[in-house]
Amino acid sequence: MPEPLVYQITNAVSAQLQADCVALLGGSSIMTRALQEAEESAAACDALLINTGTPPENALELYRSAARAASAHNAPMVLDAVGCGFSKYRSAVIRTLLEEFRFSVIKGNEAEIGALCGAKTAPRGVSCGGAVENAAALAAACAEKYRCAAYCTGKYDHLSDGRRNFRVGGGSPLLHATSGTGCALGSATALFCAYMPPLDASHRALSLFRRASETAARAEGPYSFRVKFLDALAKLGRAEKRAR
Ligand SMILES: Nc1ncnc2c1ncn2[C@@H]1O[C@H](COP(=O)(O)OP(=O)(O)OP(=O)(O)O)[C@@H](O)[C@H]1O
Ligand SMILES: Cc1ncsc1CCO
Repeated sequence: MPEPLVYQITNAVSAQLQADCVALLGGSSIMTRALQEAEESAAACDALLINTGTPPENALELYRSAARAASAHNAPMVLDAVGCGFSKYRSAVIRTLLEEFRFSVIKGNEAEIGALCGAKTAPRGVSCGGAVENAAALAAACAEKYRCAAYCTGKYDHLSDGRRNFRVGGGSPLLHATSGTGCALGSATALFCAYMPPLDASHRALSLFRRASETAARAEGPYSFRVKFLDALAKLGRAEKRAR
């Protein structure tokens, strides 16, 4: 199989990390945010990621154009609902997109998945303040509501397809402390969705990230953690591929 091509419409903050992540796990990226290229890029891709971290002014038009072209050839679509609930604009864009398209996977931190499922408290920014009591129920509710695989990251990651529920734990808290790792996880999930079912792809991405963070936890500090984490992820990804 040739390298799967992932079209990542993503944020300006962690785009590099997400491209690195897809490359070291055996895929290739196209990351354009030009509306003029969205349809062609989505028509060419094996999976589409939409990450709403830094939505442009024409976000809805851009996401729609890509989602329409990806859906037309049944490419799996992953929605990373970054910052959902933070602003009216972003929340409305996400809500409309979800009304119009069916995603293979929806992911977010507890605050974001909470906002998607009607929680009353809005997140302050794109990060999640603290543990949510009912994260497992939130992931299941999200999966049921949007008829997809859904996961909620946090102290434990909770994953569901509305029927089967999983919890992933372990790893290092430095993973949460490193900006953009949740976004990289979304990109890895999209890559795996190119060649395995959405629930399996999500579970694989969540487990690989936790395991790689464990290896990297011996780093001297938070920035060398980042480098060690990517090295460990590449190594684990290669080992898993050989074993298949
Ligand atoms: N307490 C924790 N211990 C270990 N790993 C964690 C913990 N909290 C989150 N993670 C892991 O950190 C990664 C990012 O999750 P997080 O919930 O911080 O996402 P996020 O808020 O979307 O991140 P970002 O916005 O920085 O991309 C995931 O792989 C998740 O499994
Ligand atoms: C800080 C930040 N703001 C929008 S996206 C992003 C990266 C982590 O989600």
